[in-house]
Amino acid sequence: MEILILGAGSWGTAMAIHLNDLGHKITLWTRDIEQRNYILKTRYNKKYLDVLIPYNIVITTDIKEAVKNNSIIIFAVPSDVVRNVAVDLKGIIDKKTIIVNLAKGIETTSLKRMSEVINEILDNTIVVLSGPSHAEEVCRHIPTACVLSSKNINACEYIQDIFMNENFRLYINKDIIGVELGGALKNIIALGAGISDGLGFGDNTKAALMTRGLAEISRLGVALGADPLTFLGLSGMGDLIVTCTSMYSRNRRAGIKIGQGKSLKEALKEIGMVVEGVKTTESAYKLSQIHNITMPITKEMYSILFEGKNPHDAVYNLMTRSKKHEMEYI
Ligand SMILES: NC(=O)c1ccc[n+]([C@@H]2O[C@H](COP(=O)([O-])OP(=O)(O)OC[C@H]3O[C@@H](n4cnc5c(N)ncnc54)[C@H](O)[C@@H]3O)[C@@H](O)[C@H]2O)c1
Ligand SMILES: O=P(O)(O)OC[C@H](O)CO
Repeated sequence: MEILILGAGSWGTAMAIHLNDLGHKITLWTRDIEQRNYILKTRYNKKYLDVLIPYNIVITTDIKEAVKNNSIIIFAVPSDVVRNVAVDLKGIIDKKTIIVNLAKGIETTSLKRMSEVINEILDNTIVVLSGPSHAEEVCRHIPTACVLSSKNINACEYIQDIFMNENFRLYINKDIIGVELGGALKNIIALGAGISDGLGFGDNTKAALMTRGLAEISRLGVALGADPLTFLGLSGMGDLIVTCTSMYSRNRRAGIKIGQGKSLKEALKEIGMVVEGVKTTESAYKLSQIHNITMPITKEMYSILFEGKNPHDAVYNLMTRSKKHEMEYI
C-alpha cells in the first residue's frame, strides 16, 4: 500500500515509521525544505523525534507529485492548518483516496471538528484516528491502542486492516462526534494538569482535574451530539490519562511552564511543537457560551491563557464554587 503522510512533525514521523514497519511504501511530506534536506542527510528529524528514520521512507516537499499513486493520505499537521492543507489538495487528490486525520482540535473560527473542516473542502471519505498515542512511544513499538471513526464504517475496517499490528491496536467507534471531541478537549485539561504540577500541587489535584474535566468534556460533547459513553473510551478517558500524566505531552509540559510562572508565549516557544490545548481552549470556551454549557475548568483555563489570570486565583475559583452534587449537570 502507498501512503502519503502530510506533516513531518513528531506524530507524522512516528506514523511513517510505524507504517513503514508494516511494509507499506511511505512518503512523508514537509513544507520545509531545510527540514527535508536535514532528514535526507542525517535520517533524523532532530527537532521533533529522536529516532532514526528508515532509508526507504521518501521525504519530499512536492505535494503535487507526492499525491500521485497514494490511496491513503494522512493529515498529521496542527489543527489550525488542516484547512489550508485540505485546500492544497483540492483538484489534485483522487476522489477515491481515503483521508486519515490525526490532528486533534476544533477550528477557532468555524468551531468545526477536523473531519467537518476537511469535508467542507474535499469530498473524500475521512477516517479519524484518535486515542492515547504519544509519538515518542509509537515510534519505539511500545504497545498502544487507539480508535478509528468515520461516517463510513467500511473505511474504518479498511484502515484497521492496514494500520494494525501487534504493537498498535485499533478499535472502531461509530461516534465520530465523540471521538473527535474527546481527542481535542482533553488537551485543555492536560494543560491544566501541567499548570497544577507547575504550581507544586499533587496527585489529588490532578485526579480532581481529570475527573471533573471529563465531566465537562462529556457535558459539551453530549450537547454537540456525542454519545456520553465514548468519553469513557480510548479517545476520551484513555487520551486524557496519557496526556495529563506523561512527560511526553506537549500540552502538559507547556502547562508546567505556565504554572512555574512563564508566560504562554515563553512556554510555547520553549516547547517548539504544537500545543493544541491553547486554541482548543478558545474554541471550547466559545462553544460552551453558545450552547450554555457549564465548563468551569475550561473557563478558568481561558482566563489564564488569554486574560492573564493568575493560576492560583483560577484554582481558588474552582475550589470555592457553590456546593454541588457530583452528577449535577452544572
Ligand atoms: N505528537 C504526538 O504524539 C501526537 C499524537 C497524537 C495526535 N497528535 C496530533 O497530531 C497533530 C500534529 O501534532 P505533532 O505533535 O506531530 O505536531 P508537531 O508540532 O510535532 O509537528 C507539526 C508539523 O506540521 C508542520 N506544519 C506546521 N504548519 C504547517 C503548515 N501551514 N503547512 C504544512 N505543515 C505545517 C510543521 O512544520 C511540523 O512538521 C496535532 O493535532 C496533535 O494533537 C500528536
Ligand atoms: O503531546 P500532546 O499533549 O500534544 O498529546 C499528544 C496526543 O494527543 C496524545 O495522545
